[in-house]
Amino acid sequence: MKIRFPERGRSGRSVVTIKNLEFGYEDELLVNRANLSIERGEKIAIIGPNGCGKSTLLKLIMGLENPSGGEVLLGEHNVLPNYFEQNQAEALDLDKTVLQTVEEVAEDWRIDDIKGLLGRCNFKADMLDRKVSLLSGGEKARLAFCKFMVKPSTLLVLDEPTNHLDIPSKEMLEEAIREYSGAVITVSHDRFFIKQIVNRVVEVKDGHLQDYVGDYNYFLEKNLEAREKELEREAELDEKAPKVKAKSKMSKAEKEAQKKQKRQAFQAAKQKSKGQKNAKRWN
Ligand SMILES: Nc1ncnc2c1ncn2[C@@H]1O[C@H](COP(=O)(O)OP(=O)(O)OP(=O)(O)O)[C@@H](O)[C@H]1O
Repeated sequence: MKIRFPERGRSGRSVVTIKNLEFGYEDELLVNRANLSIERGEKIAIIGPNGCGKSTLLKLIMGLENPSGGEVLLGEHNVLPNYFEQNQAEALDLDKTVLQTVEEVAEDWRIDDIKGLLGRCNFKADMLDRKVSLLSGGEKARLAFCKFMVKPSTLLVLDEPTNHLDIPSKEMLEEAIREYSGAVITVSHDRFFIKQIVNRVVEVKDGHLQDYVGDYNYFLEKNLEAREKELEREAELDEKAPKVKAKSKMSKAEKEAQKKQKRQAFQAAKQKSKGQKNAKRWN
């Protein structure tokens, strides 16, 4: 069974326009005269360090925070956002059952398809009539995700959607996003997920939005600092679990960057040992 995000027609070409946007909490300026235009069909990852304002940017796009300067405009034609918040699970109605929770938002879905979706997210048949109040934290998160999957839209706004998902559900989400013809804006720390789905990367840096019109590998090619961080992260992963990432799964750019880093490390070590030898000679 293929799971798709239900699309409600097609939006106009212009989906989101951010103009000279300014916003901050208390005296911390998070967004500083930022500009960005998002069009139908674009799949964008918003990335940047913890606390730089990625979730806040999504809230501004959704109109849940008011800019202190500039504006965020949704396109005029049929822009219907479907927003997946980080704390979505907390907003579930505890008195409803698992099946009722999804059924009430799934306008065009057959009941068997809803059950199929819930099954794919690990809700076995005997759980469908269970009250939400009895679910574990992880189950609530997966249920919130199913509720999100069935809602019709032309724009998906996702904040860390892969948290709490197992690998089959993540793959289902990736496939559904690839097939979606509307626009997608996602914040995610899951590099693998981002690599699978995005065709544009926007980096939040010192309140500005740096635009990379290409996929995640393009972003790494263009951004030396990010590439170095990525290599450090990979080295850490390799140390913890040496076989987590097979070399064959690396992109050409990643392999080249890794080779370059090894060369540099080798040269640095050589210089250091030369320096030590010289120091010995002088002493
Ligand atoms: N309602 C609020 N009131 C005051 N400060 C807030 C509020 N919401 C967020 N912040 C602060 O604003 C900053 C940006 O938060 P935000 O959640 O947008 O960052 P983020 O880039 O999404 O972070 P992460 O990657 O850790 O999820 C943080 O320092 C956060 O503590």
